[in-house]
Amino acid sequence: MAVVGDLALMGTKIKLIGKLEKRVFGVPLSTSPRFSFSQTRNLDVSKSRTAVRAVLQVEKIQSSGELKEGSLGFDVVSERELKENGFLGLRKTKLVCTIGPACSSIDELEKLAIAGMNVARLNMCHNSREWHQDVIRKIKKLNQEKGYCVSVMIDTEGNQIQVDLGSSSSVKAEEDSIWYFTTEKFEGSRPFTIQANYEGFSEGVNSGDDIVIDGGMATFEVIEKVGNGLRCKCTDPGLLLPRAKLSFWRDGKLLGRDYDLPTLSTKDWSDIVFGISENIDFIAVSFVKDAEAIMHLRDYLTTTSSKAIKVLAKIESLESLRRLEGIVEASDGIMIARGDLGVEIPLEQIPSVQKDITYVCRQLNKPVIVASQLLESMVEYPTPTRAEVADVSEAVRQYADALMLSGESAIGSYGMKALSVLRTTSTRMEQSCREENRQTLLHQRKLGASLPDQIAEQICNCAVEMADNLGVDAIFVYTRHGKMASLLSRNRPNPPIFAFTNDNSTQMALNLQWGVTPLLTDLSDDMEGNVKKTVELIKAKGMIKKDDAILVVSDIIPISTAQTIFQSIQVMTIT
Ligand SMILES: Nc1ncnc2c1ncn2[C@@H]1O[C@H](COP(=O)(O)OP(=O)(O)O)[C@@H](O)[C@H]1O
Ligand SMILES: C=C(OP(=O)(O)O)C(=O)O
Ligand SMILES: [K+]
Ligand SMILES: [Mg+2]
Repeated sequence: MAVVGDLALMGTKIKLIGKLEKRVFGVPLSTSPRFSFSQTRNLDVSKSRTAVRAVLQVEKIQSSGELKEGSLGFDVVSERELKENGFLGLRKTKLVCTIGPACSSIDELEKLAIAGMNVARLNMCHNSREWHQDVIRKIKKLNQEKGYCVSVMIDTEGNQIQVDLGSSSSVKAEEDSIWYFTTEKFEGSRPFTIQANYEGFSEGVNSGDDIVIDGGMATFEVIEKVGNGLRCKCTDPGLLLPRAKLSFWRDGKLLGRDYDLPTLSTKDWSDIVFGISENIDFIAVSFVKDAEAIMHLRDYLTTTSSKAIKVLAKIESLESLRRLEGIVEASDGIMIARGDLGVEIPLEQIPSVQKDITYVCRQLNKPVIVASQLLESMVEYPTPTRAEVADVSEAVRQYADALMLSGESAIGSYGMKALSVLRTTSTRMEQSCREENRQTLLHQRKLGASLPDQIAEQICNCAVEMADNLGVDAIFVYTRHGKMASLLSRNRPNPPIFAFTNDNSTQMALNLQWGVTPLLTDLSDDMEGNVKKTVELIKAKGMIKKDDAILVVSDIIPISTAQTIFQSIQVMTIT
């Protein structure tokens, strides 16, 4: 089954020169939307993984302008940034924008791409399937026709206990008023009655417990259980908004309860199937409780030939914090979803939890996104608060891979400005971190030799130490699946990392990785040839000049099994 996943050359037409079995290791090739087989000649291909791979890779042909002969696959934004700011001026922190009605036209999307959006996020909680499809297609069109490189992420709605307010836009609860929380379904609204969306919501709840709405918008004390429902008194007056979340507290502590609700609902699965059919790059899973849910989704992606899609776990519940390491290990990356996390843990704990999660992610080599309320005031105002700028800077200082806008870009009036604040603030803080590192070069925090592939890990640790000590201008890495590029990024080097890959899905996935500029290009088994060719191409574009120093890391696993795996570090000075 791994074969089809390995061949995920998204958007690239593949010419078959062999007579292939209809099914490769049980997976019907025709189910993969990514491949179009243009020609079949009679050459017998064995069913072995290597042979199938070889045949498909040899005859890769150009399509949709993505992989032109002798092209470097530079996206227009990185190319411009590099020309304007030089190697060290390339921004390292990646930027994710939530797309909503305020930025869904092709012009607005293009403006965001120009302003540095690396990943577009679609929150499946909102809007229709058609709307999401339209946005995804616009982004793909911009990438293909105008040379941008914006990845697409869908973010699942997730299962959680929340209220259904029917047609009401909000409900006000006064102090000491008596309310009834029920799972009974009814049309319209009834006075002092709140519908909860999950039958078992009151299981394990006792009288005297508190129901907290949206992390403190209002609080109710449970008076008694009535059937499946709860009769409650409002003890802290406030407002209930549509889809407000319920959490239960006893003696000042959250009742961390493993509900029977599956992490992925029926709607989530249907959104995932939709995302696969639209060739999205990332699935962010909401309200992850444990590693099993992530592993289950990854198994599903493998069996549907969609292994190239990366699965991100959103850390936004107490359960996910308790099982953090297992979840990080099981996923391809993490989103620190501070919005809902702030409902489950006291707000003052968020900064230290954020620091801990980013540290675990770096150790385990998984990209991490810091999300929610980074520039919340900019939903309404054209300038951020000083505190918001400090929050963004702190996330950059913690070496988060990416920062995310939510309402600021989705519904805000100043989305473009918010993105530009993220860009300038991160570039400034990155510079300051570099200066700091230079002074304390010898005392940099060491990363452990802890990952399964110790050779690759050690090569990348040493390569970055060399690159920083020598002060090289750039690091070049040649990578098929992106592993070496991510291991280099994990060390947060001063120079930028240019990751040359011949796999479109690897390129799109690396868009989330700190300090990596992913470039789609032809790669052959001849490493010297690859290096020579890419250097010449970059030189021809006027991006490197005489005496620039480049550190080259390569990890090309040859197609033919007869050859040995070739991993090396070289330093070259441009002549
Ligand atoms: N696709 C969309 N269509 C309409 N509104 C959206 C969309 N995506 C996001 N929004 C709006 O932007 C706000 C912020 O987005 P986000 O943080 O992703 O969602 P939420 O606040 O529901 O967790 C949402 O509350 C919603 O009002
Ligand atoms: C990013 C988050 O998730 P969502 O916007 O889907 O609630 C969050 O809770 O911070
Ligand atoms: K969501
Ligand atoms: Mg959330």
